[in-house]
Amino acid sequence: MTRIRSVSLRRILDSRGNPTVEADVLTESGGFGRAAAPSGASTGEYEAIELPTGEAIAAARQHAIPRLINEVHAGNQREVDAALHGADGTDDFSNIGANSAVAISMAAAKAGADVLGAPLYQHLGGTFRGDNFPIPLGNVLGGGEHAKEATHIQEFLAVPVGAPSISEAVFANAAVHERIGDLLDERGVAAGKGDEGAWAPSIDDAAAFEIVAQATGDVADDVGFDIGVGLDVAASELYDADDEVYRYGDVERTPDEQVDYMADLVDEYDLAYVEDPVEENDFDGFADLTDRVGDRTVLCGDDLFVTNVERLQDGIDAGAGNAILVKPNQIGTLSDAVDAVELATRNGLDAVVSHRSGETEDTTIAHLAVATDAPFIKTGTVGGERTAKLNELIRIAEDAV
Ligand SMILES: C=C(OP(=O)(O)O)C(=O)O
Ligand SMILES: [Mg+2]
Repeated sequence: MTRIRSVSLRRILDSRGNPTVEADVLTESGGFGRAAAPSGASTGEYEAIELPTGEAIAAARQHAIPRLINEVHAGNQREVDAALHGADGTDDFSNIGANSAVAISMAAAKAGADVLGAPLYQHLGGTFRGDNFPIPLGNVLGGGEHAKEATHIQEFLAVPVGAPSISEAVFANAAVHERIGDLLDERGVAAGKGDEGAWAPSIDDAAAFEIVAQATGDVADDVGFDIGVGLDVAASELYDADDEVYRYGDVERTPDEQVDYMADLVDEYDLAYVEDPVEENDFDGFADLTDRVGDRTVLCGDDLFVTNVERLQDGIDAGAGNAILVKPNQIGTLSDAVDAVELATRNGLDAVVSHRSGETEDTTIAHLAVATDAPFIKTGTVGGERTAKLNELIRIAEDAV
């Protein structure tokens, strides 16, 4: 019933106005799935390869689609993803593009769910999933590669740790975003928004901490539950490998000083979450920081692990971090992404399912987070391509009642 009858690929717009790959998968019994690839700006050096959209589509049409049609069942995700790997033949999807691969992988999952008549999270995670929801990490202010002339730290995140429901968590993050807009206004600071919808003012990181701490505190008082502060430092983007220093504008920090700085920030702001506190090759610095503050905050590897089980295993062996960011397009298929979540979970690390800075209306990651029982999801706060996922979580919670 779920045997694949057709796969079509097209070029659509992402949230930055760039082209990306969308896939439609149709099964012989009429099951249908559609999904689109997201795209990063602060990409990790070890990510699977995103090809230019036209090239990715042409290569997938030539090599992957013939291996899928009439050969593979959309309801069998491992079979779909093995066929994609077989068609590509490399370990980084550099032949067909991770963008084509992930769009097809996710569209096939949706087509499989459609045939089964089950929500995607249940098809991927099983019938007992749908009771637990991830805490949404809401990007409320930032800069880095996502906005020019704004903060050096890429993302300041609201972390509604005390929210009694996903809906209250999502609305709390939106309230923090709004409150930051008001606080910037009161200070006479003009601010546009970055790629993920977070405010992107021309202020320094110290002022950003002050504003975000005040906004999360104010909203926590209003809603009656705790809201912490988190960061995605995206430290690889600040690191100058030739000079071996992190550059925050005119301020330079050695790798040791970077670890000290991160540890101090965790204590000063009682940070609930820190992503990529050091650059993507520094497993030792990450491990040192984990020894120092890993008992009181979530230390998450994004560029460090790139959703890759081999890099994650290296991190586990080194004691680097206690969480992994999970971006399906970093590795190319849903099966590989789920493998990363499972390896993390077996070793006591938290999974943080994540969007990219370039997104579409696709909601697969909302289902993936529920399906894998991930403790966190990072998918923005405002903006249609972000609220698509947040609203889907609200709908899943209502369905699951
Ligand atoms: C979402 C992120 O940004 P990008 O998609 O640009 O890698 C991130 O760094 O976590
Ligand atoms: Mg990141």
